[in-house]
Amino acid sequence: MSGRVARTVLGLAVRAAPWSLAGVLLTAVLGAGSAVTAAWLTKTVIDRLTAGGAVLWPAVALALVGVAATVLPQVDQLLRAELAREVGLLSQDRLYRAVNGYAGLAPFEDPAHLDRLRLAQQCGQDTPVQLVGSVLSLCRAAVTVTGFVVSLAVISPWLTAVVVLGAAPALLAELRIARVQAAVAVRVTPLERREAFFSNLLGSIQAAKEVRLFGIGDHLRALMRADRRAINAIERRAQLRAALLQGGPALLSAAVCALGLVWAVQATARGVLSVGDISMFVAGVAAVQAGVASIAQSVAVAHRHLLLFQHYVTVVDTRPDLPQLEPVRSVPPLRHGIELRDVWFRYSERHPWALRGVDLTIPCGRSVALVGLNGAGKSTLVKLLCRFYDPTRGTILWDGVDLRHLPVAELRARVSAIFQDFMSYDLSAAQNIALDGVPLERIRAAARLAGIDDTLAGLPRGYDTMLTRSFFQEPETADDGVILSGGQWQRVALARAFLRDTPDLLIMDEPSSGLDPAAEYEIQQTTRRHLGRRTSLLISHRLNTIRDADEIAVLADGVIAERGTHASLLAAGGRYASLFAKQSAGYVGVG
Ligand SMILES: Nc1ncnc2c1ncn2[C@@H]1O[C@H](COP(=O)(O)OP(=O)(O)OP(=O)(O)O)[C@@H](O)[C@H]1O
Repeated sequence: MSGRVARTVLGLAVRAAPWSLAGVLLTAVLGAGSAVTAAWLTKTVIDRLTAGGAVLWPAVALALVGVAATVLPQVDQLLRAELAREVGLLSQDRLYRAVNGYAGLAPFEDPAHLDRLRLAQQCGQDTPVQLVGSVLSLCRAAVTVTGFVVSLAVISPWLTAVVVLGAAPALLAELRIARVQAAVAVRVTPLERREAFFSNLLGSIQAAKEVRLFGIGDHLRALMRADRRAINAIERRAQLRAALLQGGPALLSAAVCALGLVWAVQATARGVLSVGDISMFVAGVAAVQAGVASIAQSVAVAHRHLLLFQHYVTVVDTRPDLPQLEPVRSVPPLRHGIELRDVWFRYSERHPWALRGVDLTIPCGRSVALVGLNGAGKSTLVKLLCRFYDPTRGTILWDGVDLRHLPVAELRARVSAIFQDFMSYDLSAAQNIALDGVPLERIRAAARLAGIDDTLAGLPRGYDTMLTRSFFQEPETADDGVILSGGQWQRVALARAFLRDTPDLLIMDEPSSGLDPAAEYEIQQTTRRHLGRRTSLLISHRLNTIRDADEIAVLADGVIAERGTHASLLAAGGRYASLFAKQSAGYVGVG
């Protein structure tokens, strides 16, 4: 797996910014060579000075190496920043293409998956650049260390061996620390995700009313602080452990260095080494130790990032969450109808059954209404029809073909819906109805059907007005957006559903819950006209809005308990009749 992970990381860097990557590599090679060159030139200058030789060219060369050593880190920094930007862009794009590819909703309801996604977001941005950085540091350190090891070996082979071996425990310690840090990142992710949730609640308009009215801000802040404290505690423990692991090897290394220095000074005093040798020796021991420590750290950083990047690879490579059954059939226009045959469903094995054997037919060109108490499973059934989940048992048939044989995108292109929990986007009015370049005239026609065209056209910037006050229209103009009322938002959502003007199935889950009675009546008439002989599934708690449906089905205890027309169900005197009587009594009471 780690080979594949490493290939993916480097592939990302190569694809995203090949020139910056090449530049970073080149500066690394030049930088690595400069240290050892400088040390040799210094030794040459000192030796020639003490022996009375010519020093001009070595001194000029030393000066040039010094200039290069000053400029190279800055060039390197610029190139790495560019590499980071481009890699961040590409990795984010790939990650969200994968996320967008989930056909169903289950991954978004799995905390483990959401943790992995957060880790993937973080390491998608960081890992490639960090990994390239550590590989380069490693190469640079390897070149430097090799240069100095060879140079030191000329002076004293046994001392060189001791210096190199003395630094080896640091490598093992760093690898251990890398594993600890990777485990820490995994442990803190759920806490960070929850912390972000609290921070969003405290900082966003959506929750601001309730937070203030119910005075829960301090409580939320305390919960957020508790999460941060827990994160800090985990990180503190890991840091202490790392310090302990690093302490021993660092002491060993320092002791070797000190002993070596004592030996070198005595050897120079005895005339065994030259004065130039001792400068080379001091530079060499320090560089070898620093180099080996840097190699250890680079290996450790690379190791940690590879461990974490597995999460990115896992998310990007996730297999389809809703498998397509063979043979794949294309989705023809609906001709006969949609049939749910003994459909059982629960959200997971840990959840209770939401549907327990639903049999229901929605004939082509007819309108079917679904009613039932809260939690009866109506919205669940809608989600199954859109194939956001597959039935746990039983089948849903589109003109006799199991939905699992149909390409999900083709199926959804034939369905339009207004969901109970419809979205309101922090975007312009036009974008709230259609995002993908639909001509304004079509958008306005849909808005007209939903009875919201006049309102939207009358906004300060018409259909370009932002329906939010969280963002400016354009940052430079600082134009304020507008806030629509709940019912107006519902009409915008209806317009979105009406835009797909020839859906084979139109689903409306509580389309009028936020509307005033006059608007409800008007929308009802429009919808009826718009629906025409279109196949539709209508869900509403307001029974007067569905009484004209061709068939009404009552969902109770996970099954279709009653079905018929409004009149036949009233005559039967069952659940529907009882619900209707209660609602009518409410209205009579109000009157
Ligand atoms: N994503 C989910 N994960 C787990 N359980 C869920 C999920 N969505 C709904 N449920 C459960 O499934 C059952 C049916 O919910 P559903 O939303 O389908 O009811 P409903 O008939 O649409 O209710 P309402 O009239 O209140 O909108 C409920 O018990 C609910 O708690």
